[in-house]
Amino acid sequence: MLNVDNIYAGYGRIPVLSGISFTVTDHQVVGVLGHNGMGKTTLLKTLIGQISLTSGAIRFDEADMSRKSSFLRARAGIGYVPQGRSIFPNLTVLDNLRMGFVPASGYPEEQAIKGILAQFPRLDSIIDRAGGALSGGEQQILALARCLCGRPKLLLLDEPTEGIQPSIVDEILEILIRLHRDHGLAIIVVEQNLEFIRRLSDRVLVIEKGVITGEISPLALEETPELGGYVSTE
Ligand SMILES: Nc1ncnc2c1ncn2[C@@H]1O[C@H](COP(=O)(O)OP(=O)(O)OP(=O)(O)O)[C@@H](O)[C@H]1O
Repeated sequence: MLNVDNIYAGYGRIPVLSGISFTVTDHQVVGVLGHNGMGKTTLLKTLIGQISLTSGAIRFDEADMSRKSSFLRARAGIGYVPQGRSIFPNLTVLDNLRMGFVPASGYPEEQAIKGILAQFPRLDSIIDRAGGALSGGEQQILALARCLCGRPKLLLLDEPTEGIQPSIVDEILEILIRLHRDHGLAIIVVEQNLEFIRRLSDRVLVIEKGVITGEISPLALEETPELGGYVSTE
C-alpha cells in the first residue's frame, strides 16, 4: 500500500529525515517510537506532503506521491490527524466534519457525515457546539472523525493520546481497533503511550535522528526495561 523509499526531508537547509525506508501493507498498523525531536512528526508531515522531499520516493497504491500536493494525497486515500488536532475553534462540530469531506470520495457529503456520526455517537450529541468549546479528548475524537469523512485507506496519527484523560484514551483506542478490524484501515501511529501503541500496532519502528534504527515486536513493549532507549520519559 505505502512504499517509502530512502526519503530525505527537512526544514530549509536543516536536514531531519536522513534516508528513511519502510513499507506498510494493506490493513497494517505500524507504530513509530522515538525520543522527542527524532523526526516522527516530520516523517508524517512528509508523507502527507506538508514538507517536500529533498530526495527519495513515496508510493501509495502503486502511484508516485513524491511531488503531489497534500490534497491530492488526501484524495488518493491518505488521511492525517496532526499533533494538537488542529480543530477549527470557531466552527461547530458539524462544520469541522464538513471540512474533512473529500468530494472525490464518491459519497455525497450528507451521507458521509451521517455514516461518521453513527460511529461517533459522542459527537452527535454536541453537533452544534463550537470546536473550541470541546474538551481535549472530544477534540481528538472530532479530529479523527473529521479525517474519516474523507474515507482514507491509510491514516496518519500524530500522538493521539497527548494530554488526554485515560477514559477517552481507551475510547480512542477502541475506535481505532474497530476501524482497523471492521474496515481494514491501515494506520501509521506516532505515540509515546506504550500501552496504546502495543495494543494497536502490528509492527513498531524505532526512529532515531531521522533514521529508522530498528523494528520491535509489539509484545516486546510489555518488557519495560527495554523501553528506555525508545521513548521519552519526561
Ligand atoms: N518548523 C521547523 N523548523 C526547523 N526545525 C524544525 C521545525 N520543526 C521541527 N524542527 C526540528 O526537526 C527535528 C525533528 O522534529 P519533529 O517534530 O519531527 O520530532 P518528533 O520526533 O516528532 O518530536 P516530538 O516527540 O517532540 O513531537 C527537531 O530537531 C526539531 O527541532
